[in-house]
Amino acid sequence: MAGSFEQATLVSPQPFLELNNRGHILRLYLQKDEHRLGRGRDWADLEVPIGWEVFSRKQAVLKKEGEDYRIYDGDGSAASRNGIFINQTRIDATEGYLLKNGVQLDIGQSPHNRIQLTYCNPVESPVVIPSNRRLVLKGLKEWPVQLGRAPKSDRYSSMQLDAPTVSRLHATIYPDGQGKHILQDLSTNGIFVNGQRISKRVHLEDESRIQIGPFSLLYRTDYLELLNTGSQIRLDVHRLQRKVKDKEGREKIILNDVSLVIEPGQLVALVGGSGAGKSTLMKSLLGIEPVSSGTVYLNGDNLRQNWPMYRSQIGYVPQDDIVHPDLRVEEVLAYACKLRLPPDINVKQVVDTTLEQIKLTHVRTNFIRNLSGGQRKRVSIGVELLADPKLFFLDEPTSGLDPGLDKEMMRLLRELADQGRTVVLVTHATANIEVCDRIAFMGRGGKLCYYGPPQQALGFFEMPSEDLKYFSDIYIKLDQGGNGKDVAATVDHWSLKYQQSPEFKTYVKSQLKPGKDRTSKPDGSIHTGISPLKQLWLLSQRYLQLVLRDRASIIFSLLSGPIAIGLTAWILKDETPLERLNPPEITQGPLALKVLFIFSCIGIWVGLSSSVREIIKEAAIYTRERLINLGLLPYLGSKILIRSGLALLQTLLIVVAILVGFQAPESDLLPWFLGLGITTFLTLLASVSLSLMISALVKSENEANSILPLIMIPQIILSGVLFEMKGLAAKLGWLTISRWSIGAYGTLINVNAMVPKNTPGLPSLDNIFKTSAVYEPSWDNLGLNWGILGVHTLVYLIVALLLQKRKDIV
Ligand SMILES: Nc1ncnc2c1ncn2[C@@H]1O[C@H](COP(=O)(O)OP(=O)(O)OP(=O)(O)O)[C@@H](O)[C@H]1O
Repeated sequence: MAGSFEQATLVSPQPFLELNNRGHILRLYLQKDEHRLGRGRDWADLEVPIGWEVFSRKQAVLKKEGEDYRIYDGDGSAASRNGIFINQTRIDATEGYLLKNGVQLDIGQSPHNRIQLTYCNPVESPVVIPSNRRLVLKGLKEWPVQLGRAPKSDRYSSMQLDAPTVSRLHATIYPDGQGKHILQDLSTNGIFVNGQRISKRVHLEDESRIQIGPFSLLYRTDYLELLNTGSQIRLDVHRLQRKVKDKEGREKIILNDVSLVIEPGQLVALVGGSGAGKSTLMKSLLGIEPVSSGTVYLNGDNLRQNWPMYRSQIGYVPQDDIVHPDLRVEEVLAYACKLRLPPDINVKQVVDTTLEQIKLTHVRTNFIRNLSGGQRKRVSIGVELLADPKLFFLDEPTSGLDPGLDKEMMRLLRELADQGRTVVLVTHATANIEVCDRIAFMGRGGKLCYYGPPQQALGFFEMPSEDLKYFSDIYIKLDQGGNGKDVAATVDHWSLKYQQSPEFKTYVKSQLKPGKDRTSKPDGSIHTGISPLKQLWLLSQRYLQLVLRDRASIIFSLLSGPIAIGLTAWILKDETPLERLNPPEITQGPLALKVLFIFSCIGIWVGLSSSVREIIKEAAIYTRERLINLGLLPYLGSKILIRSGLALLQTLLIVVAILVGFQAPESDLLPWFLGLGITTFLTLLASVSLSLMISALVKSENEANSILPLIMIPQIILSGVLFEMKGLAAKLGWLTISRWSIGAYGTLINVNAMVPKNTPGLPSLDNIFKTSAVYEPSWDNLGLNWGILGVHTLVYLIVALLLQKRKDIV
């Protein structure tokens, strides 16, 4: 059908070019070592039909290189009239461009008059290519136009945009009645029009650029055209500089004027000594590290300015694992799939495919904690591969791996690049560096000392031979000098040499293309990805699974309360501390308060200790998921939801233990068990929230553990039970959970009624124990204590939310 995106899986074992001239398809097979493509019958052996005027007589030369072909514009020395473009970047007549399976090029640049050229090499893997890129809107009978991963295939007015991040029916286009059209967003991951995320629907202006997942489309009033399938990502990096302040407040340059070009399908390693700025460079390329000056352009778009548009297309595996150790391999992938991809995706199918890609099908049901370091890293890579990103960053993926695993990992990355992805990694392990297409050698102070193929680096650094066994000697060469100054001079020497070298000219200067900067700021406020409620549901499910699998912790957190209560009850087995005596005895009130104090402390300790690691322990996972689409409210909500459920269970056990261990007192306001339950639950909840806040504040799990006593001590001292709180101390006491918890318990059992009256003629008992407004047995007072426990909870959660928000890096 002329207007729909039919798909064809190619079976011929021979490489070929498929030319698409507005729906007219021509397939040209490549058999010889060299071919010439053009209109000129005397010159070309691959001829195009008469009338395909976009083609020059001598349009291109193709020369076999390994299993593939390199394409040169024109006749290989003089460029053609209309040029050959990849992602709007012109291919050079002398340097050429190495074609990889599935690469799409354009002959000519005019949107009205250009021909698409797709290179297919079925030996590498079958590729699915759309047979038509243009859908004519003028005179269209069948409305609306459907765009998506799987729109109704029997319609003329549909376009299939097949990528995991695209919803089945992602968007529709319908006429506005005034000759133009309206685009309606029906998707999970959203649509960008001219770089702006749209909310629900938008009136399309002529020449609007629509971005759906990796696909770029051009809207003209008369037609809709697929410009780019996003399968080829190129980075043009212009003079990046990053300045920071050191500990003494002095300015320090950690990235110094770095320019480079990374082409589609390249595997690029960032190497260099420790502290040379590799990670800083990688994070800047990825768009998550601010730079002081310079720009990264992704396919010609300013990456940082367009981050919301590109973030779902970039895979990033940080140094720390981004997988939960207590989940099984397939569970990790399934949750990541549900959290990142549209809900209409076939989760099982995507997980199966990904497992095959990372070669871990045989361990799919294993727990992550039982995998080897290399396998764990593969799962992290798998999590990122689910969305099929075409640009992939990995921070030290081989760290901690033995030489065999290092080799396997590098091979896997090579495969990913060979499938058309652009892969950038930071690495210290250079034993298998030859699999990379380019290396960026960084010297101290963030200076680029070399960028080019790994082999040529040896010649550039004047090594005895081009044998890669000398590669690690480059590190020594770059670190020469007795002190910091001398090393800086050495690095300056090589960096300067590089700027003047033929390698710089070939691999950077001649390749570097300018990009487009935006004047308007993109609106990052519109939510992308699955709805916050769905996120809450999935995150809660995952968190519950993790909590339940941590058996020892859950058993301790459930039993420690009842055990402490049992012990207290046993010590006081001959007493009835909670029951009001008539007449009251002098020792009873203080004893009752001690017992209530223990109840409070139990609640606070159990709440604090069970949750204080919960956020910090998954910091790496949180940071990665947040970069994609994780909402703060669903994230914190899932923690508080599951922890509230647990607190309810803990409350139940504590209440039962108290009812068994202590004679129930009379309660004037509401039944003892009920008041006891509500107070205990609110105490636990406030403590859980406080510990989540601490967990969001600290930098490591150890810090979280160490800080616990510091939080507990004021709860004990300022509770008002050990000492009478006056003036500032009383005010500080308001900031503790214990003050309000004991206030509520004391109100329930009416501690004031346990104070014996002063007997005239005998010494006053006020020094020993006297009534207090804190325990006034009224609904108002009980409500106040409970209310303030609620306020504590709320404040801690809000602060936790703000602390998490502060961690946002983009
Ligand atoms: N935000 C920052 N503020 C101050 N200094 C920083 C900051 N980020 C990085 N640095 C410093 O910049 C230098 C480069 O850091 P970077 O982590 O990029 O190096 P690296 O080459 O990746 O090192 P390694 O191989 O040890 O991981 C280091 O000296 C580091 O301490």
